Amino acid sequence: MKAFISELPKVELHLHIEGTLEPELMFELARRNKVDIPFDTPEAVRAAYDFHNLQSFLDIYYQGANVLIHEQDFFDLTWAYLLRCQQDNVMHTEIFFDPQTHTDRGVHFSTVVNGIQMALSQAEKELGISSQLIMCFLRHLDEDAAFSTLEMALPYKDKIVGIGLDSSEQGNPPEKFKRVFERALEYGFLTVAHAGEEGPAQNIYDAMDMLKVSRIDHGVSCSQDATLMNRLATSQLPLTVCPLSNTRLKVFDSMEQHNIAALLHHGLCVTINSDDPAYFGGYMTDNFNAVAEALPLTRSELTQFTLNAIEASFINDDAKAVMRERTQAYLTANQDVE
Ligand code: HPA
Ligand SMILES: [Zn+2]
Repeated sequence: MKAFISELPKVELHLHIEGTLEPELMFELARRNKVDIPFDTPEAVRAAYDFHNLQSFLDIYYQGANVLIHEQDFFDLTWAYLLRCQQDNVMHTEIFFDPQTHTDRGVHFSTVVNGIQMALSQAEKELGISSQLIMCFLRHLDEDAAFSTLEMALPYKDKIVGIGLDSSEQGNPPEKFKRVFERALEYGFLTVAHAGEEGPAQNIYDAMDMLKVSRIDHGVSCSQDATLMNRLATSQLPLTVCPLSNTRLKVFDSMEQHNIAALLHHGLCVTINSDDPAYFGGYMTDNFNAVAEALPLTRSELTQFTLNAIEASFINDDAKAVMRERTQAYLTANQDVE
């Protein structure tokens, strides 16, 4: 199965670019930018990644982002991720970035977007990997901060396809951002939101009904509510599930207990994604492998995760058709052997 997964075409829809900062690059940028970090070696950084929930991860994750200062840093970060995409046969990726993590430290919005965007353009030309950019609001910050971040994005509207919502779900429900998402929709942005990661199924309903999302990020708590499961199956509103993230942050005790196979079997449009691969120990192929090792899924079912992600992506129908054909041809050539 490993060889099949390695070559399987993939589409990533839930990836925080700040979460691709590998300890080695963190060290190099800390040295280059003369930023102090409280670790002596990349191995010591990795040893500190012992998370027990979302918040314990976020505290370390925001600290790590302090080494990102110049446009070149954002370019280097994004380019390193895109090279991993190439290795993992990722055809298309939709990338989150958290401007507030940077603008609150005095880094200009344009520095962040331009650095990331230069790497995305280069990847399209040199690696044949297409991409989109989604700007997230940090939900632990207030509504006013989200409104001013939205205004900052307007000059870059041609580079940003959608608006998302991340950071601490508990205590920061979708309702807090209802008005700013309304404004974003008026401006013509698509919307997505993290919901039902650590929070209840109600947050998924509220993300759909109040924030008018086109996809739910995570969404695994939907299985607490049979009515919601049926609504998601009927509407085919996609869930961007992140298996290794969920086990590292103890949303599930083990991969064997993950509900991703159950969601797929119930007919939901579920996808596999890496979230913050440098922190959770795996990129796209690693996530597929972890799922396939723990749960009884066939080659066609694993391929369905890619087909779902193609439908759930924010690209045009022609590009979707090309990716669908490539993926189906791969499955046909490498069908399940009984
Ligand atoms: O999994 C996540 N959840 C919420 N916020 C995040 N920011 C990066 N990763 C995550
Ligand atoms: Zn996430």
